[in-house]
Amino acid sequence: MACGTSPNIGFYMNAGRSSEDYTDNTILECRVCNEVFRFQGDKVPRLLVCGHTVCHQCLTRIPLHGAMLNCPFDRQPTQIGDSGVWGLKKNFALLELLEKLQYPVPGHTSKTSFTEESLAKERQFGIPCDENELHTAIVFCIVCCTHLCVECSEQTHSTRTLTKHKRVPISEKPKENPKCSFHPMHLVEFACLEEECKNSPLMCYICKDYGRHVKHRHTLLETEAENVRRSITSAVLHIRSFGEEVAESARKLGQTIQQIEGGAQVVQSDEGSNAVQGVQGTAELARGKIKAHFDELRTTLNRQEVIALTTVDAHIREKLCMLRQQQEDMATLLSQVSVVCHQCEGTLQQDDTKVLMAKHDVQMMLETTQKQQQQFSDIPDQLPLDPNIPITFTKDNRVHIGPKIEMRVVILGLDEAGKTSILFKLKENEFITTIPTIGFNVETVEYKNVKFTIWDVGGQQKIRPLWKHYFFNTQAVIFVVDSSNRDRLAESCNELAKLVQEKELKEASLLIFANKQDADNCISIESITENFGLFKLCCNRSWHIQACDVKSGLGLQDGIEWLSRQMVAAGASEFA
Ligand SMILES: Nc1nc2c(ncn2[C@@H]2O[C@H](COP(=O)(O)OP(=O)(O)OP(=O)(O)O)[C@@H](O)[C@H]2O)c(=O)[nH]1
Ligand SMILES: [Mg+2]
Repeated sequence: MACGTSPNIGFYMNAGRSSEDYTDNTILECRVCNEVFRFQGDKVPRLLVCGHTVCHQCLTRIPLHGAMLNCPFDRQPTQIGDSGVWGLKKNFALLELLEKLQYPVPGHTSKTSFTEESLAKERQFGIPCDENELHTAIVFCIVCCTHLCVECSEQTHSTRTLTKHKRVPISEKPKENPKCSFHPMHLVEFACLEEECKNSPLMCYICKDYGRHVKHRHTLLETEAENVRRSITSAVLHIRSFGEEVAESARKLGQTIQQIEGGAQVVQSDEGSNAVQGVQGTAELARGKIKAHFDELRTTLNRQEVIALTTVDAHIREKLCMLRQQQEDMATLLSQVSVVCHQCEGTLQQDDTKVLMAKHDVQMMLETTQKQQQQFSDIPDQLPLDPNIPITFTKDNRVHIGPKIEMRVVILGLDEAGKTSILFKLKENEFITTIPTIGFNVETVEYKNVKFTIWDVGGQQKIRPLWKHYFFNTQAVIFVVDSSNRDRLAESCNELAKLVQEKELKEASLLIFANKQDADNCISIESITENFGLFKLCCNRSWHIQACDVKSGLGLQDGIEWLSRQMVAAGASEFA
């Protein structure tokens, strides 16, 4: 581009931009490579002895003739010292012109103003001033490429031209590419993109054009660095959001720990003010529940113990009372016998006439005594001489004395479900003709060692409110469902749902008879189980559903067997 073109160069401070940044708007270019001169680095303009100016990079590519470098325009030689192209002077006039075109603000001064704080910050880099090594550099002149302290910066750049040199704080000094480790005379300018070179991608132009990266895909170092920066920035963003997630989880964990532990917590009142309040943690709540549960168990156990003792005491009282009564009877009998003996002996002592006269009375007495003797000889089999008091416990901690375990059962269900039919089938093994029950029927049914007292209560809607009067002391509920009547399933389920919530039936076992299984198209126990949601409805209680039909008696014994097993606690089953 020719020198006279209209100056319209964008403001820039970073000497490391790629050539794409300098379009038609730029004016000062190296005439060898047609790239714009820069304030420093490989595009800095350097003067040859003949007066021509070539960029640093192009000069490094011109082959040397001994210590001489020939000008690419007029072939005039320029002596190159030990420091090579680096030793050639920069074309400051050109650089100033370049700067002028780039910072055309009237009255602009490059004087950098610092606060005490920012001065201290720049001094931290500890770079000595290039003018006086006893001073610490604060600024970097990007035209002269020198590090300067404030005083030296003012002194060395006091002329009208130099004062316009752009000087930036040390912290903003443009980075200069390092030297190539294979060709130390040259700067690293490119990055190799081949996979095999990923561990050492840096290269100078010699590596790129003639050396180990010949024909490798490559890009400008700055471009690749920018790509890497972008990917790192996006990774950092990702990691930050990951970090936030971790922090959020940690916060929630902390919150959960606090909720478990409880203790003093800041709580906002209705008026909006904060107050410290002792909050009960879930650990404490759980402990409280356990304590309450065991307190309740202890209370129940104590109550059951009292009832059991009362039962046993009543039994003992009754037994002792009967034994004492019999003991008294024996004493009376004994005294009667001794009276008879005494009278007979007395009669024997008397004269013949008196003996004859007493004969009738004596015979009467002896007959009575013989009768008593006969009665007495029958007694030993009936005498309650067994001192043992056989005790059995059922699962509900009721005490049972003797070989039979007694169980109170109530049969409930909708009207016409077959409750009465079931009761009489169990009792008499007969399928009787029934009439709707108004009130109740009660029967005892024995099965193995269990004696069931079964209360059958009418199921018509208007008398269902009376069911509750049969709950007290009930150890099991038999709920009868008419499996042949699909239309009343929901009503039946509804009644069962109410029953399982009854407090008095909390501990009662639940046997569901799916009755009338002999009917066509009857509902299976699986369907009833699902339909009623029995697993949910009856959780925490012992329950069982049994298919049955009263006509054949199918399933009834199985149901009663299940019921008896529910009652019998470990140890009591030996009576079975
Ligand atoms: N096919 C068939 N019919 C039965 C069965 N069980 C009972 N029934 C009949 O069902 C009807 C009602 O039987 P009940 O035993 O009186 O019914 P319930 O549940 O006692 O009725 P309420 O006393 O009104 O609550 C009667 O006609 C019985 O013969 C069975 O298993 N199969
Ligand atoms: Mg009935």
